[in-house]
Amino acid sequence: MNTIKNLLSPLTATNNNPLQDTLKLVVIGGTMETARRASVSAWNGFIDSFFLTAHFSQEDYPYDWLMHWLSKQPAWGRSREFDITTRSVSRHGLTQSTSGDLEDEDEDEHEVILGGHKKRKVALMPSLDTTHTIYYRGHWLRITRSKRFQEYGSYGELKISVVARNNDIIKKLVLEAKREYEKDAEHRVHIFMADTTYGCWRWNGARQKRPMSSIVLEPGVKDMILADCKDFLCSEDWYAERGIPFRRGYLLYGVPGSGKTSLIHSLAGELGLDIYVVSLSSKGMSDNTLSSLMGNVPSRCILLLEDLDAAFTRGVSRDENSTGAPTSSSSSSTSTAKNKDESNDGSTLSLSGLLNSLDGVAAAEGRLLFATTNHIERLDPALSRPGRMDVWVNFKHATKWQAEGIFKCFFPAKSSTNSSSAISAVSGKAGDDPASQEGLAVPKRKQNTRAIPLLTEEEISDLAKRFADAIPEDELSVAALQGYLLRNKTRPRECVDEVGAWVIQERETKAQLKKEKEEREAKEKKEAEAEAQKNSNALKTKEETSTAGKSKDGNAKAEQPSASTESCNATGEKTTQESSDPEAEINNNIEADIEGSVTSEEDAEQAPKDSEEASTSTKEKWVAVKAQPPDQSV
Ligand SMILES: Nc1ncnc2c1ncn2[C@@H]1O[C@H](COP(=O)(O)OP(=O)(O)OP(=O)(O)O)[C@@H](O)[C@H]1O
Repeated sequence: MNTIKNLLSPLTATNNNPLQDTLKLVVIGGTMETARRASVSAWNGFIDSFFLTAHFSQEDYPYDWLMHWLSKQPAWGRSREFDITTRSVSRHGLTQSTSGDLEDEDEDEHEVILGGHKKRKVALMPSLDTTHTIYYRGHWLRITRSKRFQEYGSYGELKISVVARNNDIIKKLVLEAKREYEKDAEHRVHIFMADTTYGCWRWNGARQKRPMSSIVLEPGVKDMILADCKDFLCSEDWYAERGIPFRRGYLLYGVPGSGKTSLIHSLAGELGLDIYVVSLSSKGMSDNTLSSLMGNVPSRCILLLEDLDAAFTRGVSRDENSTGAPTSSSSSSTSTAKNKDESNDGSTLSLSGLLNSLDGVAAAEGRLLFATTNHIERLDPALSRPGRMDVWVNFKHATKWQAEGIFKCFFPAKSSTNSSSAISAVSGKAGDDPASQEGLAVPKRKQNTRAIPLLTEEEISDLAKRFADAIPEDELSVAALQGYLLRNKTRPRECVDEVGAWVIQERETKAQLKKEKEEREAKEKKEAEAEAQKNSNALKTKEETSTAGKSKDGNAKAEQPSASTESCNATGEKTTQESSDPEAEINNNIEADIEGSVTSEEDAEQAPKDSEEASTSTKEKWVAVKAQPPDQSV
């Protein structure tokens, strides 16, 4: 006691110096605070030494699995500090379903529709940076949700701490969360979009799976593609043994609204794969960006290059290594303006960059590449050769067979109304479910079928036949037929009676649009010519003025630039003509390619690298398919 007194005496002894007293207080206060902090951190360190801590970043899948798992835990929903949200908590699009939802008691849990509008669901979400304790398999888990800020955005993070001897409990938790997530996500396809600014993938939403039966193509085509995809996905060893890159490409080409994109979504659902979408013509796309995107594609997925031809008319710049694919004639006239655009939006993707990204060393293995285009003639042969695009499928306007099929899809017969072939289009609900917007998806939800007459199978068959008879072969797109049927979704009989008039109306509209387009193009051409003439005249006048007053020799020399300007124009015209010639040539090549695999092998012989891949792939047959019955496909 005396010792302590002695120690503190210099501090406690009273003296009359106020400065000394203040100093004493500062020293005492500082010492006590330091001691407090040291003891707290020692205690935390002691406690933490018993805890195992796992971190889960939103950038990776386990975060989603755990958020999904947590959303089902009653304790998570009972949090005393929470945010209220109408947003989905994770990629699977499920909000807290068990304890956290705010629901009216008289509302159906899944079908919340008022006056045709889907009512938003509201969920409770534990606030950021608060810790929650959940009991799991004999352990108390301490869970904290936080946000991490990076230079290119913010990411959610989960921290789970548990007192345990080893990490078995965390492993069990993650596996259980994964199983539950996959079970619930079974009916959805996840879409990821390329973010060209940061060269990474961004989750874009989960779509309801679209059944293959809702895609109406000529018999055999869907089955052929599905079988080919399945065969590829289970042939990894086969490819490895032969040293062939484990990749497969599908080129879906043809008229707009014929089901190319829909088929890909449907296949993704059937195969249980996510879709990674990249638009080559998007702003900021460069060789490096594309390469890093391709390097980050997971091994099992569908990689979708949409509107491949758009890359050639806008985003992809031709380079010296290019095989010389043509630009479209329409694009050639405006190429200067487009080049300007390219430089402005930072799109510096070259063809060699694109090819390298698709099958260079960094390209992902095991992915199914799907490319769609409305203008196959604009594609570079190097891009569409076997090895890059192994299967070609031509999508045409609707045939009578397709018209009959799509009619039956829209109006299921009495006996099958409750079966899985019932169609959401008839439910009359619009909303944020993209599958329902597609018109043909089959959600397992309550259907509002009150207004739709239920017809017998015979009557539906009869109506479908009459409908198909009225549809001209290969003239209207399936999307157009779908639009007409959607407008008549509650009037199957009238829909058939009126289809003839609709076809006439469609023809008239098409003719009108064509006429307007031609007139517009002619006007634009005229204006461009007038502008060119004006520029050329102005240049001539300028040159003549500048040379006026010079010597005869000088005048003679001065005329030369004018002549050379004309020759420039002439060359320009010639160049334009030349650039359209290869297009025709390539058209022919591609046509020949489509006709049979023999031509493709000949092509492959010309390109040594190509032939290596093509010749070794006896199994990897190049199927050139027109969307026709299988007996007509090569
Ligand atoms: N063969 C088809 N079977 C069923 N539905 C189809 C078919 N073709 C088109 N549709 C419908 O038409 C709409 C447009 O189809 P989709 O987007 O798949 O066409 P696309 O060929 O990809 O068009 P684009 O070339 O313009 O991208 C979708 O709502 C789809 O349901």
